[in-house]
Amino acid sequence: MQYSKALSDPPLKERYGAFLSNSSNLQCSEVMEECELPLIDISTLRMTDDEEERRPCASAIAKAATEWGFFIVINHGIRSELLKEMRKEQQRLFAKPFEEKSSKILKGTYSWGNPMAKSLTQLPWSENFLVPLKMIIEDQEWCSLEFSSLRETMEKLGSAMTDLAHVLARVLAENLGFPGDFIAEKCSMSTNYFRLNHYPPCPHSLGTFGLLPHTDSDFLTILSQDQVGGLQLRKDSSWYAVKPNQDALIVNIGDLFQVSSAHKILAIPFLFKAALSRNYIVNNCTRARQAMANDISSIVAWSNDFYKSVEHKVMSNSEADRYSVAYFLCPSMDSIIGSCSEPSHYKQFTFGDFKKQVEEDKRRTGNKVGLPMFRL
Ligand SMILES: C=C1C[C@]23C[C@@]1(O)CC[C@H]2[C@@]12CC[C@H](O)[C@@](C)(C(=O)O1)[C@H]2[C@@H]3C(=O)O
Ligand SMILES: O=C(O)CCC(=O)C(=O)O
Ligand SMILES: [Fe+2]
Repeated sequence: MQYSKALSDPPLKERYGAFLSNSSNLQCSEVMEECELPLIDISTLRMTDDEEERRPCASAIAKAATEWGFFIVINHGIRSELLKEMRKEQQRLFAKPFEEKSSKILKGTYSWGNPMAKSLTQLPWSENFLVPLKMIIEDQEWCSLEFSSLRETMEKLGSAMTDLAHVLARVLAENLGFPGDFIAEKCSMSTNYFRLNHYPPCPHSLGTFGLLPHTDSDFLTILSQDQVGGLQLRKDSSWYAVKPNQDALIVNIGDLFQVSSAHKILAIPFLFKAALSRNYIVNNCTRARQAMANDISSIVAWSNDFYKSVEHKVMSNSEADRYSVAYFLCPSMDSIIGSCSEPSHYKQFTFGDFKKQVEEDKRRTGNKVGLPMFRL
């Protein structure tokens, strides 16, 4: 059954219309420059364990995670039919009446707008389901016959995304000197999440957010988006638009990988630059050892959060509905998040501590503060 958009979209206009009519709330919307994100073909990573063969691709990933915190992967192994099937199921889900979405379907996972918003700058013009994969594979009570195909598709995609996330996490972990299965052991299919996002058109889209600027609270995120566009990321204090590409997947580093890659080491910046430009796999621990071995007296203290958990946002538009699916690689709540070498920039914490802190930040300030709360 087809419902009208008035019945299915959340009542954003009714609830927040006053923000829109107050034009002083509108932020200026500049013409956005598009960025050329690193485009990485990861077929060799999926096909071989041979270190030599894997190295060019592994280096490209480490470089992108360091410089951009974002990259695009192709030949990722997830069938485009499966991504299309997910998009269809997602559209069918969001087309259900608002009342049903907010109280009956995938209970406890639906949210829209921001109950704390006091102005347009705090309002995401969107609705989403944040679904623990555990709920998809273990708890099937929520699933009536009507949603069995949604459940099946999410299970298939969840399993494929978990495999892909583990392939990427292995490279990123090894590059920091961790064992390759270090992250996969903390993050199983049942600790991860999907967020199904829907951005309805916003009548006054000039400068309105679809999703507020944020970093992701996970190790890494894999994003499948449609052709509409609107995603932007921050690099060196400017915002850049990410070109939509339906077949490719966008990967971004989350807060937890930023912490794992935090270190204060003795190294020489020019050595590091040279290593990067020669496309070496950059391994912090190796670099530290190399600096020591060279026994250069002019060693300078150099500190960094190696991989970047980069702020990103979605801008709304006035014409088209936009859909995206984000897969979040998260560990179990008791997993300890620590850095690859000591001394770290961060206190040690569990993912459960982090979640509690984020929830408290949101209650207190209406926004996530996140990692700065854990910095030493
Ligand atoms: C521990 C948590 C934080 C999170 C909600 C959750 O219970 C599990 C997923 C987390 C995540 C990861 C990606 C995004 O940053 C986020 C906003 C989201 O939608 O899911 C966060 C949640 C959060 O920070 O509140
Ligand atoms: O919809 C998008 O393009 C981005 C979604 C996102 O950043 C998220 O769900 O965390
Ligand atoms: Fe995000």
